[in-house]
Amino acid sequence: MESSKKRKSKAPAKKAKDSLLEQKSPAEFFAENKNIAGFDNPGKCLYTTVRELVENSLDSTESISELPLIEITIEDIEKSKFNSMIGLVDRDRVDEELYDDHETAKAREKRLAKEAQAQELQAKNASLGKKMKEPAAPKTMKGRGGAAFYRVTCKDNGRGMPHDDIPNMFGRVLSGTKYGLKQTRGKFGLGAKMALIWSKMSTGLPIDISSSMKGQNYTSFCRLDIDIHRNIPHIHIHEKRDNKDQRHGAEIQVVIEGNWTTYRSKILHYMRQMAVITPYAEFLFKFVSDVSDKNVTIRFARRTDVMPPVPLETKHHPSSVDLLLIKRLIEETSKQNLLQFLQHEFVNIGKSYAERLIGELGPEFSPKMPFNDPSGDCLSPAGEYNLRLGIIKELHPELVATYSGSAQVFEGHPFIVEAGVSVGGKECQTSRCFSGLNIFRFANRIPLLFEQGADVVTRTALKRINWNSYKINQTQDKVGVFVSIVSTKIPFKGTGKEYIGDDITEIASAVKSAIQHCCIQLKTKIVKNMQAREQKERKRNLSKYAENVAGAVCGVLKQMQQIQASKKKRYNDKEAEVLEKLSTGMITKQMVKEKLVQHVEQVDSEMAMEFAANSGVSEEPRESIYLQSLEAAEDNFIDLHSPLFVFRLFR
Ligand SMILES: Nc1ncnc2c1ncn2[C@@H]1O[C@H](COP(=O)(O)OP(=O)(O)OP(=O)(O)O)[C@@H](O)[C@H]1O
Repeated sequence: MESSKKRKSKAPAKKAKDSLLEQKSPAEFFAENKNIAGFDNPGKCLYTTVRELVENSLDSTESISELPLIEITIEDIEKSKFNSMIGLVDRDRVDEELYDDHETAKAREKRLAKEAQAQELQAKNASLGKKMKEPAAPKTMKGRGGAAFYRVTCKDNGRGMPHDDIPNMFGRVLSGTKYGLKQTRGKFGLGAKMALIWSKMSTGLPIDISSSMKGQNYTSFCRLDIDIHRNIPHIHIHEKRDNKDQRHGAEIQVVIEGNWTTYRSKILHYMRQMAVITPYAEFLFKFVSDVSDKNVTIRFARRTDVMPPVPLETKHHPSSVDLLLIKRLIEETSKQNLLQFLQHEFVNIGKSYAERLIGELGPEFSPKMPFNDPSGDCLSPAGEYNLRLGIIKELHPELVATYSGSAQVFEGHPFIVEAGVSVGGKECQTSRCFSGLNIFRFANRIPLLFEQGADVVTRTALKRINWNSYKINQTQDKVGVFVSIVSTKIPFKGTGKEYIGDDITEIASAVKSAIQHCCIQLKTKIVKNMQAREQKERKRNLSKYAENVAGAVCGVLKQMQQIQASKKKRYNDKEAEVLEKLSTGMITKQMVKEKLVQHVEQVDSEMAMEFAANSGVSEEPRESIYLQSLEAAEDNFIDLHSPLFVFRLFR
């Protein structure tokens, strides 16, 4: 039998004459099914490439507790420049109409505008939770003439990569450093390779990687593409260069076909949402083209230096074990005996428990033996502080409430749900906040933009929250619903990491409870605001009629004067005094009006005092501030949360 090592480096075996059996390498499989990794059409490929590179950079900077500084540049490569890059002589077409992709300049302009419009509509529908199809691939896909090409560069100040590992990290599908039981954005060992596979498919150009690790006096430079058939890196250059600036981090550059026109708003939306969930990062986003008015430069500034703690690697929970896993753990363990194995490979099994378990192994062994849930200590949620700060900084709502749930478990994996609900703020195209529910989803601190309708967060917000009972009008108010889920295993549907299904009851109910907690906080505030508004309205109405009422009062008095003069009726002393004052000008219409207004003011302030006394406020109006639970104070700081700001006090 061939050794597995030997088999790995060979091309998948050719089928024998009489056999129908075929084999595929993982790279081939994903090249043929690139849509399952989020590479559906050129526009989506551009979006997913940016996403994969940014998320790798964030994972890398956070793994060394470095405040992320990430520069993303998308450079529009004009056609003749692209042709010279791939060594194609730029030649004018002689018979334009011979080409399948022939399109007049006017038709092209019209098509692009239509595609952009459809994109906007799709984004709007998505924000309302309506299910719709992904944008259709542009018509020019059948021919290459209309294709657009971009150089995507992502530079970070992260850990960098060991020199010798780089070719496999980028040139072998299903290889990575994030397979362990640890909360990371990346998981499958696929994303960067998909960008390379797409570049190979659409442009034939290799990927460039520069990387330096802390303390290295050299920079690793690697230019490679991928041998798709054999799933191995095909190295063009792999060398050490001078690290003159002594910087650490990585810079990845890839040239791909894309469609900026149709995916511009998705990419910018992604960056903004990333800034919401990562307010401790600085992102510099640039789109550069020869047409200067198409250029975009956006700096998402860092607003805090406080990063969530580094997620810890954890062990398997006994309830997550299956036969395959236990076999692998037995093969890989360094422990010599069963007692040590149980203690070392799983969470929540101490020595005495392990001994009891072993004692139980036998016909009476019960699989239902209770275990404590795994703790959430290994997770690194964004934190209420960061979530609130991110929402305030990017969306400027009128009210915001946040909540961080405690760790829970599904299939042996711990998870934490955090939520924020905001109300009001400006209608905003870039941050995509419109009237109605605007749903923002994050998983392991990645914004999720696609497949909104099927996601657990959207479904929960639309179907399981009774917004009216919290005095929130779900169709007219501008409501932001932010839900961030972190876990050692995010149950994404598909490798494209686009949504979390609605079928895991533990997650669905944790999401519901987190949103409800936010709504309860908001309701108190909204009710107070409504009462204050009603009172103001009442006062305005009363004051508005003061002029008419004063006129009517004076009219009555004047009639009484006439009756008195004609001696038809005798008035008592008090009434006579008033009529006397009216005739001597001591009472005028203006004076009556002023008295009425004064009275409204007085009643208003008395009511306000009564309201304040009833609601327990004795002085100036106050803002509610929320203090985090005291357990969290172990971290050496205490957060004070208000709808308008967050204070973090360090000891
Ligand atoms: N900017 C970077 N800095 C440091 N290491 C990186 C960087 N980009 C990629 N890597 C390394 O390359 C590996 C492969 O990356 P890739 O994007 O293919 O997969 P992944 O991030 O592990 O998982 P996923 O497919 O879920 O994104 C990563 O696990 C990481 O170790």
